[in-house]
Parts: sequence; structure tokens; C-alpha cells
Amino acid sequence: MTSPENYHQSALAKAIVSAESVQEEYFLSTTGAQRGALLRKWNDLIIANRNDIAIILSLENGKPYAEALGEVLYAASFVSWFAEEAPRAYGHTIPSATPNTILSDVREPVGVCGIITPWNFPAAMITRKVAPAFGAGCTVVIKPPSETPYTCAILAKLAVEAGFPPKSIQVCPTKDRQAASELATNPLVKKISFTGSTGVGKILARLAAGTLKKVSLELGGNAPLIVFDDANLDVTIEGVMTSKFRCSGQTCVCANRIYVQRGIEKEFVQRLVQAVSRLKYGAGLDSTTTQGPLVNRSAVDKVASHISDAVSKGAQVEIGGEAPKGEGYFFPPTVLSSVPTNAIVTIDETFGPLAAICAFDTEDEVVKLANATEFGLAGYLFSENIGRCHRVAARMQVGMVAVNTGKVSATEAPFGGVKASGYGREGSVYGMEEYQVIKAITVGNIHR
Ligand SMILES: NC(=O)C1=CN([C@@H]2O[C@H](COP(=O)(O)OP(=O)(O)OC[C@H]3O[C@@H](n4cnc5c(N)ncnc54)[C@H](OP(=O)(O)O)[C@@H]3O)[C@@H](O)[C@H]2O)C=CC1
Ligand SMILES: O=C(O)CCCC(=O)O
Repeated sequence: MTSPENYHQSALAKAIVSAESVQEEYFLSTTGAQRGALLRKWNDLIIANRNDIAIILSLENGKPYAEALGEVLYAASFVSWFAEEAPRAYGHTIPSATPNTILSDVREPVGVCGIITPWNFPAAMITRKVAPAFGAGCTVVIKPPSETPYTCAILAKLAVEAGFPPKSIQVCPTKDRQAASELATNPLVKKISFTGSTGVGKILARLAAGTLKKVSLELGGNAPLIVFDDANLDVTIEGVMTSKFRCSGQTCVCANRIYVQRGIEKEFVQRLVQAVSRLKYGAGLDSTTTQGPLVNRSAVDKVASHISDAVSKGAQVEIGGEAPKGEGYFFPPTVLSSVPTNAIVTIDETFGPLAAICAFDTEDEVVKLANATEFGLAGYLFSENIGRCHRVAARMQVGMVAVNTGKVSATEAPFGGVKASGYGREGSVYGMEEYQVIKAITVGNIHR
């Protein structure tokens, strides 16, 4: 009998066995085109239920309804994308060096996949992983985030309604970290895909090494955003607002350090403060809200500590700066100017609505500052000089660069990082490869 202590672990182990039981029988017997058709139905069901899903998402995560709806559509776009990619799992024919021999390679599903996702994108992080896994022919066991399990549950229900076998998508909500690590250690699981903090990513990678699983990790960022003095400031302010304040600053691609060339610092700060003053924090389902709450008390405390550290080193609060007293985890969108480059905010990802502005003088200097971090997920730059845009983009040590836009994420763009931001790419033409293995087939003596 299962003791209460290992109840969750044992539930996860059972879910893994259940997913494995249909891995071969169902997924190896369907074609990519058939799985693509199921993904198309799943996409259609998500779209048909988008308003209800957005309400659930907004209620459990706190993000404004309009943003939640945007996320549901973004989530559906991964399902739609991989519905098209599933039939295109091409292999190669390879000219063999051996006479009388035909050599080819094919792509096969890796097997049962363990999926672990964060609370900031309760829908999109599920579909960005599950849709390519299904497209490739894998089954999945999902450990959704404790803060936002319901969006995942409804997405899984719709996947089953679309026709995926119930056992092929297992959802195991648990707060028990020991239990969650079952996914990384169980030998039946062949792949771990994780989005979350760098610390947990390293733990999972270490655990997964025990059974040599395939691993992809989308981890923390600390995105630099560089504004050169030849930038178009209308475009730049719009880009900064998009990049910095989406999900109340709680995304791994949010600008964390804003470097502005000294000659335009004053005007930039003034215009940014104007734009920020139009934001309004509040409950997600209130239609006037543009900024939801942060995820928990420690997230609020982290923003406050980054502000007080920067201020103690000489930064100025231009707007915001203090959490309101009372219930809830709200933090007003904040702008700090004259932030010294040794402030903690330039080193540690804030994951909150704090725009920290540091002045710089030269291109070389700012590239060094931008790269002076263990992270390498997203980077942004604004300039009207095309040569400089290419030159600086080439020098930034990140997986994704956005030039003259604050939007770095798109279904068709490879999403992922370098350095301590992890490895593997999601979405795009590469996304399905993460869930496939390549098999070489050699046929000899063909002219016997
Ligand atoms: N790269 C990104 O997109 C994200 C980065 N972060 C960064 O991480 C910080 C902390 O956020 P947090 O949500 O705690 O991120 P975590 O990395 O702790 O959590 C992400 C997911 O991993 C699970 N998890 C945590 N520990 C383990 C473990 N030992 N074994 C298996 N699964 C585990 C969590 O479960 P549970 O919910 O039960 O804790 C959750 O589902 C943020 O402030 C931010 O800096 C956070 C979210 C996304
Ligand atoms: O912040 C994250 O956890 C994932 C990034 C969301 C995106 O832009 O796709």
C-alpha cells in the first residue's frame, strides 16, 4: 500500500507507466499526417473555448484578461504550427560508401516525455512542449506549476476531446518536489523538457543524467536592452513597454537592464515615465487593468530589494517604487534612472515591473556590459544605423536578439538560450527535433 509520504511519487510513477503503455501501440502506429490532423482538431477546440480558457488563466495567474486571451491564442499557435510540422518529419537518403548498399535515416519519437512548466505562461508553455511531442509521436507526463494547474488541466481535456488517447497526456499536479523529480529519474521517461529557474534546471539535468535522458532547458534570462542615441524614440519606447511590462515583468525574456546612450538619457527617461504613467495595476478581470499582480510575496519583496539596493547606490526613482500596503501582491510599474552598473538589478533577474536605466558612452562599453552576465536568453537593441544593428546583434551572447522591436517571441522563431539560460530550441522548424531520435537504416547486398 502507498504511504501518504510517497503518494505523489507513486502517482507520478503510475502516470509514467500508463503513458508508456500507449507509446508503442498508438503513437508508433499513427502517421505524422494523422497526428497532424489530431493537433488541428486540438487547435480548433482551444480556439472555440478561448474565452473560457482565458478567464481561467487570468483567475489563476492574475494577468489581465486581454493578455490572457493573447496567451491562449499564442498557445494555440504552437498547436497549429506543429499540426503542419508533424507530417514533415523528413529523413534523408545518404549515398553509401559501401557498394550494394542503401543508407537512409528516419526520425522516430524519443518516447515518454516529462514536461515541467512554470506559472507565468500557464497555457503557452504547455502547448509549446506538448504539441511538438505529440507531432513527433511521443506521449507526455506533465507536472504543471502549483500556482496554475487548471489551465493545463483544461488543455489536456481538450486534447483528449480532439482524439488523443487519454493515456497519452497525463497531468500530475503536485507541490512535492521529490515526487516531481520522479520524472527526471524514472527510466521509462526518455526526455525532460523544462522551463523555469536556472537552479531547478541544473538539478533536473543532473538527475536526468542518471538515465541519460534527452533534456531541453529554457531557464532564466537577464535581458539587456540597448538604446543608441540614433534610435527612433517612438519605436524604442513602444518596444521597451512591450518587452519590460508583459506579464508584469515576469517573463524570462523581459528586458532587465536598459542601457541608454548618455546624450539621450534625459529625454528617454521622460518619455518612458509618461508611457508608464498610463499603466494601471489591478485584478485581471477588471477591464481597465493593464498590469496584474506578481506571483507571490517573495516576488514583491525581490522587486523592492532591487529598488532599495539601486537607490542606496545612487539611482533615482522616477515613478512607482513602493508596493501598496494591504492585500495582494501588486507592485506599481517602476522606473529607476542613473542606475550604477554594480547594482544588483544589473546582475540578478528581477522578474517584476522594474525598468532600471543605466547610462553608457560607447558601443564597445555597452556590448561588454550586456554580455557581463552568466545568462544569455534574449537581448534587444534600438538604433537607426543598419551596420550597427548587425554588428551589435552579432556580438550579443544570447539565443535571441530583437532589433527595433520589443517582441522577441513568435511561434515560427526558434526560442531558447545560451550560457546559463539553457539549451534546446522550442517552436520553429527545430521544435520537433527535441522530441525525436534519428535512426540510420543500412540495407546491404541489394544486388545479390
Ligand atoms: N525561464 C522562465 O521562463 C522562468 C524563470 N523563472 C525564474 O525562477 C524564479 C522562481 O520561479 P519558480 O516558479 O519558483 O520557478 P521554478 O524553477 O522553481 O519552477 C518551475 C517549475 O518547476 C517545478 N519544480 C521546482 N522545483 C522542482 C524540482 N526540484 N523537481 C521538479 N520540478 C520542480 C515547479 O513546481 P512548483 O510549481 O510545484 O514549485 C514548476 O512547475 C522566478 O523568479 C524567475 O526568476 C520562473 C518561471 C519561468
Ligand atoms: O517567460 C517564459 O517563461 C517563457 C517566455 C514566453 C515567451 O515569450 O514565449
